[in-house]
Amino acid sequence: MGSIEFKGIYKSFGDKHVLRGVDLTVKPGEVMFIIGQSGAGKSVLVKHLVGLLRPDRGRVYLDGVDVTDFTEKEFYPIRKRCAMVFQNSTLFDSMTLVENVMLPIRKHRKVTDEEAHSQAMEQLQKVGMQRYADRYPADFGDGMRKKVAIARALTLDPEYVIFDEPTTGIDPISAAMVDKLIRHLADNLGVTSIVISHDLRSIFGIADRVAMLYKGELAEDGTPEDFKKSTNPVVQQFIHGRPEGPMEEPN
Ligand SMILES: Nc1ncnc2c1ncn2[C@@H]1O[C@H](COP(=O)(O)OP(=O)(O)OP(=O)(O)O)[C@@H](O)[C@H]1O
Repeated sequence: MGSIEFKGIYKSFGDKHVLRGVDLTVKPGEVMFIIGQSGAGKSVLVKHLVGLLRPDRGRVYLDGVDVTDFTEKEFYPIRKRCAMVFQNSTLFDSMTLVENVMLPIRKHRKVTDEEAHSQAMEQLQKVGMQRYADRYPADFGDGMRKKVAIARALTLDPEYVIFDEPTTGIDPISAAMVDKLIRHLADNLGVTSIVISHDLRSIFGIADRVAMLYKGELAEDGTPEDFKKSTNPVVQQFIHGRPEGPMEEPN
């Protein structure tokens, strides 16, 4: 239960070859970080999981099932099992925080409003936002809004969660809280996660494994310890944040 497998994924947009044969397996309950420069294709890769993008070549397996050629309709249940928290996951400004979190519950679960409210409050509590339930998104900064977007993504008890830069642009305490939540989902609920991140503190704090994308391929795939010890100059440049090295400025 809960594995993810990308096999030989190629994806181009016009003459831009973003992915050139990516093989990556994520085991059930694992927290896999995907790192790489801006524009390396991290978001493009994970969008293949839920059919938001289709590969030019290669296969995608979820829980051992080949979903590559699934129709849009066949992807609906997959999207319930696999939640995505995008970089700019937006909340509805006209709704309170708890109303935002209630949305997927109302849509997918046949429960009373009272029950939906109580389930949404439980999710808000997980991210430490329950006391602000009746306030509006505009009252908060990016960090707190991100936590609510995460709470909303978790409402349907997904087996997989994809986090796209969950700690970018948020304060260190909120970031640590998000990290703790990701680890909690894996360790206590068996959730399989992919986390796209540039945040070295998160990577070395909570990752089980790390995969680095470079020039459309995996430059390295291993534990955080493997990354520290890696002699690959691209890996070393990234984890030490050095301006000089084989990686150029992203275009
Ligand atoms: N739908 C699309 N149409 C055309 N080009 C796209 C599309 N989606 C992504 N790209 C291009 O693919 C490349 C990889 O984008 P992607 O968003 O995966 O980068 P990333 O590694 O997630 O970077 P970042 O860290 O900046 O989020 C970029 O050059 C982007 O412009």
